[in-house]
This record gives sequence, C-alpha cells and structure tokens, in this order.
Amino acid sequence: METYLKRRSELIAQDRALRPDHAIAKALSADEQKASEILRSIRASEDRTVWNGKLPVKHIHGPQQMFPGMEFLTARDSIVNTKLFDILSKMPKGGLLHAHLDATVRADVLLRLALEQPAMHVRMPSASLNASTLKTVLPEFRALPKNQWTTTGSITDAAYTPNTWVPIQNARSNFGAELGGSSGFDRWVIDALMIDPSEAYGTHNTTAKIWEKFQSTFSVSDGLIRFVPIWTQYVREFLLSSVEDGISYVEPRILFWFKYMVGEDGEENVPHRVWFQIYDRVLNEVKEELEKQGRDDEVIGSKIIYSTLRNVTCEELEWYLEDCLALKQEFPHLVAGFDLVGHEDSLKPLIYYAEPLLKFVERQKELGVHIPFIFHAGETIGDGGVADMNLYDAILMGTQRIGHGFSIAKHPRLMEICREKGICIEICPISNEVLRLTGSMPMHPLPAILNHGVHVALCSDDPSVFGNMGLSFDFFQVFVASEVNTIATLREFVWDSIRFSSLDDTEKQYAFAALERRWTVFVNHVLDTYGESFGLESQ
Ligand SMILES: O=c1[nH]cnc2c1ncn2[C@@H]1O[C@H](CO)[C@@H](O)[C@H]1O
Repeated sequence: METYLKRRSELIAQDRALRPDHAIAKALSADEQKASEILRSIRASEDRTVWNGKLPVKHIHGPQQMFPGMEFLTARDSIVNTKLFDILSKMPKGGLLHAHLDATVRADVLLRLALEQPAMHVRMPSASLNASTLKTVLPEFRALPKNQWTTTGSITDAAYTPNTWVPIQNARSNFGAELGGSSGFDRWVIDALMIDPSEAYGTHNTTAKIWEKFQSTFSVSDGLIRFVPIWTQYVREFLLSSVEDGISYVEPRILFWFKYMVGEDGEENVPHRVWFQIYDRVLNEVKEELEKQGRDDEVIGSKIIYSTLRNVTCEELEWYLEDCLALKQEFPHLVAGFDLVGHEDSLKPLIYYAEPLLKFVERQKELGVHIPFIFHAGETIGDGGVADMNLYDAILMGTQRIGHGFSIAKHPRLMEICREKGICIEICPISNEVLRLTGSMPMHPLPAILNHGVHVALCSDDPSVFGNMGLSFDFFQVFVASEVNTIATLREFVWDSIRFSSLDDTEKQYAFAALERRWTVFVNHVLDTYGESFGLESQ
C-alpha cells in the first residue's frame, strides 16, 4: 500500500507539473502564497455554506440544487454575496480581449441615457401589449429628426396604431397601469435587452433557440446606441465601468455593419471615421480624468477590433475590408484587427470569404499596414460542422487569437499549432453557458485547453445581455469550478490578457509594470482583510 501511495503522489505531482500555472505557482512570493491559501480556504468554506446543495434556488424547472460553477443566471444573486466575489472584484484583471461593444453597458444605464434624449422615440409592430405578449412584442427605438418628432401620448393606449412612433418619455409615463406603469415600461425594455433564466434554461434551452432571443436583444439595443449623443456616453460608461472592475485595457469588437450612425440632428449620416474620432476623444478624456486622480496605473488604454457580420456577400465584404484599411491608415493606434461576427452555426463560414480575405492580406502589404485577423471560430458544440471547421480557416489565415474556440480541444493538430504559435484563445465562460454550449462551468472545456498548454484570456463577450458586467463573474465561475486552481491560475489569465493583447511592446512593458504594482496592492488587501480569520484557520 505504501508503494502504491507513493506512486500515486508521484503521478499526481507529474500531472500537476504539466499545468502551465505550476511554474507560476513556484515563482509566487510568500505573500502571494498566503493570499492563495486564503482564496482556497474561502472557496472551500463557501462550498459548504453557499454551494452546499441544500439551499434551493428558484429555477424554471422548480427548486434546484446549487453547486459551484452552476448556471450563472440562477446563481448570480448568491455569487454577489460571497467573499470570493468581493475579492475577485478587487483583483486587477489586465485586459478584456473579447467583448462586443454594443453589449457592454448595463441595460438600465442605457435606458437612462435614452430617456434623456427628446429625439428618442419608440414603436412596436403590434396594436396592443398585454401581460402575455410583453416578452414577445419587442420595442423598436430610433432617434428622429426634429421635424418627425411626434406627440403621440401612449404606446399602450387602445387607440395605438402599430408602428407609430411615440416619444420615449410619453411611452414611459403613460405605460398602462395594468402593465406596471412607468416601471413596467422599464421592465419591458430591460427584458428585451437581456436574457433571463427562464429563457436560457427553459423556453430557449438550446443553442439555436437561445440565439434567436440573443440576436433580438441587438435589434432592440441598436436603435438606442447608434445615436451620436448616446454612443458617446455609452463608450465613456463602458471604459469607466471596466476600470471600476479592475480592467485596465479593453479591445472591443465594434460592429461596422451599419455604414452610418444617427447624428445629433436625427439623420443617419455619420460615417465610420467619425465613430473613431468620438471613440478616440472619449478614451483620451477618460484617461486624463483618471490620471488627474492619480489613477494612471488603472487605465492603459483601448484599441478596436473592426467587425462586420458574417451574413454579407463577398462583394460587400470587400467594401468593409477597404473601409477597415482606410481607418487603419487614419487611426493606426486604434485599429487592432479585423473580425467577422454573428452566429457561426447558421451564418456563412470563413471559407466562403477566403478570396476577399486573402486579397486583404495582399492589400495590407501594398499599403504597408498590418491588420491582423482576430477571428471568431469554433463557437459551437459541433465537431466537423461549419462553425467547428472555421477553426482550420482562422488558423490557416493567420489569426492572431481565436474568439471563443470552444471546440478546439477536439483538434489535436490545431491545439499543437496554437501552442507553437502562441495563438491565444479568448474564452467566454458565462457566454458559453448562457448560450447553452455548456450546461455549467465544471463541464466547460477550458481546463482541457489550458492544461494542454494553450494560452487563454478570460472574456465577458456580451456582459449587458448576460448580466456578467466586468470580468469578476467570469473569473468567479472559473475559479470555483476547480479544486486545483490557485492564485497562480488567476495570475496566468491576467498576465496573458496583456501578453496576447494588441498593445505594442513598449505599451506592454508599461502595462506589466502597472499590473505588478496593482497586483501587490491587491495581494496586500487580501492579507489585510481576510488574513486573520482564514490565514490562522489554515495553519
Ligand atoms: O458570442 C458571439 N459570437 C458571435 N457573434 C456575436 C457574439 N456575441 C455578439 N455577437 C454579434 O455581435 C453583434 C453585435 O455587435 C451581434 O449582432 C451579434 O451577432
């Protein structure tokens, strides 16, 4: 038996030693090791007190047992009350490398911004709303030119004609009392902008069905966001709320599928270069404000991944690629890369676009610019289906990172290439679970990808739709879903999010130095706040 136990510990040690966080763990400072023990103790203690399987939570299928890494939308209220979440929300996160800009500001904040705009109008395609249609009849928003503003009093009035514009304030103030009045209006709009547990885990519990609901949230938010006065504040809110969660660099995908934004005058005539000018201005303002407060280390900056939808034709794609090249020439410091977004399982695969995409690489050489591909690929449960096959094309075309890459662990050669070439996978844990690629975090392929030596950045994807604002929730779900993760695992994600970002080498050096300073503050905070109770307990 003794020999067996010895061989057993050796095998465990050998296996653990192959995990990339092992080397990091060995290099941890004494304080980091103590903080790591505290994190592990808190996790173990909260396993017993919060995720003990005894507290039933409300769920579409009735009372459901809780477990660490369980369905996020059901667990969220419990997560925010844990000590572990409190700690993770104070942790510096490095960069956010995968988020769709138009899903990054809390739905209630977006609604508040819209309510301040007299030009903003709302309509719906149906004559009447009632309790049973509130979830299926969607509001449509648009900022109108002054000469088209209406005085229509109410959207829930019996006399409402479908598709008539109502000023947003009127629609809200006079929203039917039987539907909850003005707070009923807020609920109607917010529900249309978010996915709730009864949808993800009940009515829409497959990837195809939940994508229908998911896509509809963008059709509602588009009319609110793509209006210069709101977009300007939206970008500011995105940057500031990221900083508040400890994210110091963001690389959002911005959708340029619409060629124009609605301007202050209500006309849809603001071209992409003006979007960039606004983004640049707001970014600089935010940086200056934080620097004035002595918070230089908290804000490193932002670059944009130019994106369009994978529903365009090849000819249309050529327009976007030329547009992207022109923007790169005008804003070289802001354009990080190019991507095609949208539901991979049902839209066009990368191979369909091979010709224009390969030509794009040649055009860059002619013009002396570099715009790496940073493709979504493999966001699917499939093996060998179109979305999964996108992984081959993304890698062959030289993608710098892979967005999602959920199915990559099924491909031994692709895993090898990602390891050899340092192609980082942007894993979006909560997105994958809410969009039903995985039932819960313990089922997620992340550990398989990570522990086979492929680099990973944790990302939030569409936080305003899923309610996982910032990165703390995604870090939480990943941390609790393993018995082996330590502070070294967290450190690895955080540092990799800068290492594999589109910052240049000098910017990265600065970012690492700032991160190191903030990390020390964070570790000290953990020791100061929890050291006594948990440190002593574990000795
Ligand atoms: O997880 C994702 N995978 C692919 N496309 C996405 C995801 N999240 C959002 N979008 C796409 O981005 C657009 C908004 O900018 C949406 O239209 C949506 O299709």
